[in-house]
Amino acid sequence: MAMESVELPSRWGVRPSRNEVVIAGAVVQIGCTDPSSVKLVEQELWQREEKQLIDILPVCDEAESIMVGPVLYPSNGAVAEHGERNLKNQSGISDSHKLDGKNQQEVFHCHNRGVAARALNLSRGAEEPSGRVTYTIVREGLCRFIVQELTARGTSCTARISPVDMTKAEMEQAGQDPDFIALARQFKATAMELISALEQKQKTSRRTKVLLETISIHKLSDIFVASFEISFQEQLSMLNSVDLKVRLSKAIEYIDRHLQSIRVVKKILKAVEVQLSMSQSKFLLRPQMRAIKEKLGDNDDDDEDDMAALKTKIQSAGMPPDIWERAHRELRSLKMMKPQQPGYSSSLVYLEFLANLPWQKISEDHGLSLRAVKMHLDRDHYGLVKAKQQIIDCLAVHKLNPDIRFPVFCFVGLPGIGKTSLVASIAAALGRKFIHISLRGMKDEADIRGRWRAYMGSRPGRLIDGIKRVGVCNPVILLDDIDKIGSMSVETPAVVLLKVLDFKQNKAFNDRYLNVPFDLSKVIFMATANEVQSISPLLLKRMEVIELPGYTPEEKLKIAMQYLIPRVLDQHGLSSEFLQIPEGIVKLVTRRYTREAGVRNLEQNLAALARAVAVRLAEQDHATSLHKDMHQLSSSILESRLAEGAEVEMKVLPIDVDSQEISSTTRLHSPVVVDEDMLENVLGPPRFVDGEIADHVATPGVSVGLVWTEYGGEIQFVEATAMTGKGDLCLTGQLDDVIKESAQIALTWVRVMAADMKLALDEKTNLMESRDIHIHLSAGAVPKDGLSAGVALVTALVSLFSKRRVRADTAITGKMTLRGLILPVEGIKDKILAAHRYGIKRVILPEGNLKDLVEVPSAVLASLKIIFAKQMEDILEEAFEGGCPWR
Ligand SMILES: Nc1ncnc2c1ncn2[C@@H]1O[C@H](COP(=O)(O)OP(=O)(O)OP(=O)(O)O)[C@@H](O)[C@H]1O
Repeated sequence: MAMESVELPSRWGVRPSRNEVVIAGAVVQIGCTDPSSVKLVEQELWQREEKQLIDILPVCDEAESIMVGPVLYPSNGAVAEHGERNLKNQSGISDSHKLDGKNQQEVFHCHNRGVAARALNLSRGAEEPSGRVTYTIVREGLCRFIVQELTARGTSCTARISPVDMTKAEMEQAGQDPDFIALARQFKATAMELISALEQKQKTSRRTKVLLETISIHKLSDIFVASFEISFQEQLSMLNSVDLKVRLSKAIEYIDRHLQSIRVVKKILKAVEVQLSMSQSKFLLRPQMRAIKEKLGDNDDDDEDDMAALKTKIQSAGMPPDIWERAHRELRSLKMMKPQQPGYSSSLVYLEFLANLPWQKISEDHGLSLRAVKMHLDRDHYGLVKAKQQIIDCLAVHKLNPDIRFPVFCFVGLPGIGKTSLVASIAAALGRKFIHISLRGMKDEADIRGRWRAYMGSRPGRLIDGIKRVGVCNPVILLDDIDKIGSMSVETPAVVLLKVLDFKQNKAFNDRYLNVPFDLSKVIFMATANEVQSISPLLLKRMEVIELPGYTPEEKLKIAMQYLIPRVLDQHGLSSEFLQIPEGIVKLVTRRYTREAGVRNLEQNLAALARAVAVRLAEQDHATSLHKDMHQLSSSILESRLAEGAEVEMKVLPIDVDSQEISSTTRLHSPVVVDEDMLENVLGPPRFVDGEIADHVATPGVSVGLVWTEYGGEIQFVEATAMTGKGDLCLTGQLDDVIKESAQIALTWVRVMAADMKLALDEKTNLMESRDIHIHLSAGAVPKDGLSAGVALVTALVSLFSKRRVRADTAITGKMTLRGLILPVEGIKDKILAAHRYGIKRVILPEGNLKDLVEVPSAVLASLKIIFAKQMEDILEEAFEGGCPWR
């Protein structure tokens, strides 16, 4: 917005208003609810595309005012026919009212100055059953004007006006005035103080500081004053302050007063806070007080009250009788103790903990409805058909025979595949509270079982603590990453879990801190793991394993469009009216920025886009410059305006109100549609380049392997090179011993093969023996099946020595024996999904892996050629264009 550039029409419509002064620079939200206002808004604003200029003229009894009237107010809301009356700028008389049966006539005074305002946004409320609608307009005050002549006509007025703000040249001249410079400095200092005072309250103060730096001082004074409440008279006096020095002095005065009031409120709040923390520390100070009182021989009424309260709490906690008795015994000994005695506080804290445990409290169980579970699972997850069916089948068995324990599902799959979210959906369908316990790296049994009260750092275990936190004894507890819990030796968390998941034993779970049995049989346990192989077989026996496959790019696209984007928009307070992420962009994000089996990174990248738009909206300066064709717009509303007496609710929006906030209550801007440029701006340069594989295998000596890692299937480039030396083998790429051995086997096999083909390869064989070989395996994710790199290692070496390039569309996996036999490998499904992800078209697998293909989605299989190999020669035959180079 540039006030200097505002050109006002010489005549236009004004809306007299009794309760509002729009200060230039202020953004004001107004609700229009009465029929005549609504009709005018519909005609002049709602049905037009362009934003309109409207304005406000305060009604007042001031000397500087113009008398207007009589103006008719239809008692039934209809606009009445009537004559016109012309009034020149003159001193007014006091307001008067005349009632004539149906219509109310009024003569009133309008202030002779007003502010031109522009409608930034307009929103229509939901239609009521009576057909009544309401509108909310957000307007921005632009510049001051003075009224030369005012004509009352029906419920509206037309004014002949002229601008009153200082011109640019006048302002520049005023800027040289030393008094003005001093005032401007003082204004900025006061405004800064205000921002600092508000800093703890509002996150947006950074934006306000930026305003202070960038907006010219004459606007700032208006904007700041408009941001807090001042009286109607003070608003009028701001409106009248055309002279910059006067305006700044007034602004300083009002801001300073506002600052004082903030400080007073802060002081009061601080006093309240002190009182609050006093009551918290009462609990801790009480024992000391008791000791002091004892010394002084005072009575102990307060403590007795506290003990009585604790006793009542214990009684009503619903503990089993034997535990109740133990608690009472402990309470009795506590009463006998002196507060300064060792063990007093720990006993008090323990009894409080015992009394607060939900011994019998359960959340209202919705009962097991298979339909509800299915509905929740489908509502929250795309696909996963097999897993969903397995869940329903297991639950159906339990429903038919409730004596069978509730199944402990263990969802197994790669990160971001939806394991946790399936558990959350089941908990929601059952109406149970949900506790998430991560077992990753848990080594100490005390983490699950707690630590004795007698020990330093005594505490309850994670299970009991979680149950106390949710306040019910029948939650769903998710044991996350159960495959990472470590070994099953004596006194490890794994052994404790074994007991927890045993329904004969968990009725009396013994948390060491609690030191009394707690019934966990109402808890529903579920678990997640990345791989079944790492779960202890004993634990595995107690669970129903449900494996989740990785997603294909097509599935990811659907998940993103139908689930992730709506969720991410919602989390950032946006909707499709603000941000649209087309399918093509989602595909690019998947291809260029993520290479995962699940959708976690995809979701994070989409969230980054949403965050960028949210920030952009928040920082956008909504004070945009005036429409060029303002004359035309303003004249179009010359004849019809919002009626005086309208039911108007006015709210001044804060200084740093952003367009997101405006648009959340009003009509929206056109949405941001993410394109490739924006993608790179927000997410940075692509992490994975299209055509990456072709680039890698462009030179001989490189092959593409398929490996299995903690994060799912991955492709792995094997690069081999040779240099003069003694025939040594050098390996790089953070490799473990298994891969090193595979490399040694691969080199031996290649050398033997080359030796067998002496004639054709004489020269190359010599080269091999007199050269050091360096093999590098691309890092990224560390492979968990080192042996399966064997075939890719051989292929890279054959490519190096034959100087033939490996096919860029082919990836290989398989375990090779020293004699070149190919054996089955693990993780075929994930490896094939990885190949599909990278756009590979041919995959060479060991013959023994045929049955693993059942697990691979048929759409993926259809897009790939699967080739089975029995011998290393078969692989070489397929890996090179035109067949094995050494045949
Ligand atoms: N099929 C799906 N449909 C919709 N959203 C999904 C689907 N799969 C995963 N998601 C979403 O992806 C995100 C990551 O899923 P979740 O946290 O459940 O992964 P996880 O398998 O538990 O991963 P980790 O092993 O790392 O804990 C969540 O927001 C989840 O809702």
